[in-house]
Amino acid sequence: MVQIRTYYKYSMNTMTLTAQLVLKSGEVFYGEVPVHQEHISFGEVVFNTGMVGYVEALTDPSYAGQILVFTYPLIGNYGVSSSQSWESEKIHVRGAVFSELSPYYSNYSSQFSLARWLTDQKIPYMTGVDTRALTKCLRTKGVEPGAIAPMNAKLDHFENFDAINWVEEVSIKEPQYYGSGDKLIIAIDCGMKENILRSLLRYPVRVKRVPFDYDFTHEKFDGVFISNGPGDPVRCQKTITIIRKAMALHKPAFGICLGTQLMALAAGAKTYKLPFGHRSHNQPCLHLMTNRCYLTSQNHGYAVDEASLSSDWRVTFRNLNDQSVAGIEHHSLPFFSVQFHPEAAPGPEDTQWLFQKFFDAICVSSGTPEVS
Ligand SMILES: NC(=O)CC[C@H](N)C(=O)O
Repeated sequence: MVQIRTYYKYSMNTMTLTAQLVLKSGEVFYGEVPVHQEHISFGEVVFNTGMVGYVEALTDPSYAGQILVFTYPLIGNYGVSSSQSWESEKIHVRGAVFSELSPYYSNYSSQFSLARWLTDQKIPYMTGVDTRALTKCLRTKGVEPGAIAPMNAKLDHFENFDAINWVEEVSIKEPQYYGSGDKLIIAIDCGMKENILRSLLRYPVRVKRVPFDYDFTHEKFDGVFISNGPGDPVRCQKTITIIRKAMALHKPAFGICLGTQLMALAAGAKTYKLPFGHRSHNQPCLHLMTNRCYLTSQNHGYAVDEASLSSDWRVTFRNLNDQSVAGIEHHSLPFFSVQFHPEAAPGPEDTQWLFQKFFDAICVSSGTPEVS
């Protein structure tokens, strides 16, 4: 029997209308939106320079409230696979902007096109945009509020996205348990990516995933994990207070991305907003202890202010693009954190050893031999 194999799946081009992407500064970029997309969608306009990983990026809760501009000129050519590979249960961006959204998609695991997925999830998107000019503008002026809007829309008011507590919107609502090992990790879910959970569960641990405002400090646990998440870290005062209480117990603590910023704030340091953030999968970070450079996956708009860190802490990683802090560690207590994503998804897996470091710290602190 002759087997016919379909190499490419084709998603019919939807009918489109010309639309505008308006930035608060007054700049306007034109492109096309599907005809059914008639409303205005506001968000903080940010860009990601990754060539792949759009499914993971769109489902990363850290992008809540943002309009995500993909700088790679052709997005969507491997389609979208089942929700098991997503980083959360839904798309979190307020909108997506592309130069070209591929109508063809091909991958053994793809189930539908990116355009269809965005439409099904009611996420506004815009194609045919000069994303190079738009990115140059964001790099010069800094990220800013903006909107995807019909041509006739008049836009005179833009929300201040930094003032919103986005973590409250994306955090889990009730505690949830995973795994069956002896060690118990409390994972503070500020918008945790699923691959962090998958990475923690590779070790013989139980994970209790808790909401951002859940005070676990009176409970028994072996280590605390502080997740990534959206928005300005200073909006998370409740979480910062809980982390401060947890650190007073001297149990191992590990943070990723927002987790780093919250750990630093709990330790009395400050954070600040970067001009246009770091969003890609090839951010070079120097590990200062070994002088080795790692390629890292990043998605953040804020950073820890090095000068505000007390002498109890040291910087462990530095982003070589702008020298900003990419990792911190306490000198004598088992607290450490990285501004990048060692769990990857998307991105290089070169720093996955940090999960082992956390597990080892838990074993040492609870007096059990390390399992490597
Ligand atoms: N990925 C994240 O955890 C992002 C952290 C924070 N919201 C920032 O933009 O800096």
